[in-house]
Amino acid sequence: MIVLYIIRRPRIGKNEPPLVPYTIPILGHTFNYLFNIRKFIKECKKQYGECFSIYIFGEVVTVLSRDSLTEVFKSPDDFDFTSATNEFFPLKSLLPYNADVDIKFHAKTTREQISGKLDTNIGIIRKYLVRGIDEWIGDCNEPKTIHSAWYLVNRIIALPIANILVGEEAASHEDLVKSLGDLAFDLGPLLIIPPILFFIHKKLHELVITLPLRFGWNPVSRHREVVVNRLKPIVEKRLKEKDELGDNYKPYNDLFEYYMNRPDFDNTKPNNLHLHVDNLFAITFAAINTTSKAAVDALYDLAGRPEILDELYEEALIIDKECNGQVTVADVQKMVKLDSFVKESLRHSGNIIFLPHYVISKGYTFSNGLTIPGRRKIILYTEDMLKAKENFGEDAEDFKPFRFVNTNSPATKVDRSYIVFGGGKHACPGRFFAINETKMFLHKLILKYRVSTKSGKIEDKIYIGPLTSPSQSGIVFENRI
Ligand code: HEM
Repeated sequence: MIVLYIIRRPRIGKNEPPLVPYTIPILGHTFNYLFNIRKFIKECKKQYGECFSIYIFGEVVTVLSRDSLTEVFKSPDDFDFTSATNEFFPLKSLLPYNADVDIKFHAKTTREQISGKLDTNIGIIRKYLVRGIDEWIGDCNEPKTIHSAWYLVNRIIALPIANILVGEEAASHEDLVKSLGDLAFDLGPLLIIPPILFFIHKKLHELVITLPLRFGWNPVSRHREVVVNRLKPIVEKRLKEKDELGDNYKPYNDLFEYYMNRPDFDNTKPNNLHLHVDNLFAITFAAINTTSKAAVDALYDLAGRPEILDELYEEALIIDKECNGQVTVADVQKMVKLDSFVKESLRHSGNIIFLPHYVISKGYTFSNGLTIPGRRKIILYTEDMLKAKENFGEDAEDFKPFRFVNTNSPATKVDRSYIVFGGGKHACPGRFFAINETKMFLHKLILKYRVSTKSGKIEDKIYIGPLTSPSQSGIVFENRI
């Protein structure tokens, strides 16, 4: 303990943000971080200002609010998100076949092949959301209560995404869709293991959580097996068609076809299919759980506020009549009240501090004059920005569903204050897809059901350290007459 105390003792340089004092050596602020984060961080900011450092899991982490937070997004050469997340979540060990693939590849693919093809794919999104809702929520002539709705919403949201990623033929296999949908849920436990071993050495945490992987246990393996087995015959069929039809071959409109047309696709090489399936998993991981969380949070927000349901229903009815149920991207854009509601729901996602980054340059000096050294971990006080009165008005703390109507500020628009999709060069390229799917899901749901919470109250989210998970209480679905 003494050796640990000496080697892990925080050293704060000149002109750095202040280190919040703590009483228990080694442990520092870890307890507050895990169990009392909202109050703790709020008080730290009040006392120590915009930027301050806390001591958690054996390291100094600098917390940035408002203006300094914005500088992180503007300086991608100084701050890196991927290396900070890999520390908790060793995606490279979980997806070993594409370990060399850069995040830039997935960002470009998302931008061009997923968000960029919304107009073409909106019909698929519509068709499979309706199918998922009919199949898994179904007829609610008698009120039906669903608890822990995230899992169910995740299944529904995964269905159109699977169809867009691998095409309708492959996605007709239930086990494949289930594997893509379950992937992030199965990896979730790895994410919430507190990095206790960071107290000794950072690498030790990674070593221990990847130990089972070294002995052959990998939560991704069984999903990979399902997806490879389902895709293999489809790849062979497409290659045969290409061979036979030559220039007359009509490419399929899914992401896997895009992978198949890349120079690194070579079905004769061992494990080449595995590489592309791992690429698919990386996109799946970024796309499905995030979108389903946005959708289920919005669903709980809606169910707890019956007064807004009728207003959204009126809007949905008008648009539905205009397009006869065949909603296009232009129709989704017309859902301005729903857009504002989804944006407000995302603003209230409740994460307190989020998006850790490492300083990857030699050091960084903020415009307020404070300096942080290279290799320092920073974390963004996102709640502070998303609830700032300067940006959202005196009632910034309140949930006002139609706050953004007539403000020319759609849910997809990333700006200085609305940072749920990050910001700058690395702002989420999948946000156009995610918002369109979430809105389409809620639109179809509002037309079909009355929803309410079983308790009749607005349900609180569950906190896991500084991050939230959707409520697990019951939601009641009832057919509209
Ligand atoms: C509501 C749903 C979503 C939320 C809240 C969300 C949030 C985020 C955030 C906060 C980042 C980090 C941004 C930064 O570093 O500044 C990010 C990055 C990313 N997201 Fe999303 N995301 C969502 C949906 C999606 C979807 C549907 C896809 C793919 C289809 C996707 C693909 C990506 C990719 C590839 C990156 C990395 C971008 C880069 O590093 O350049 N996301 N997302």
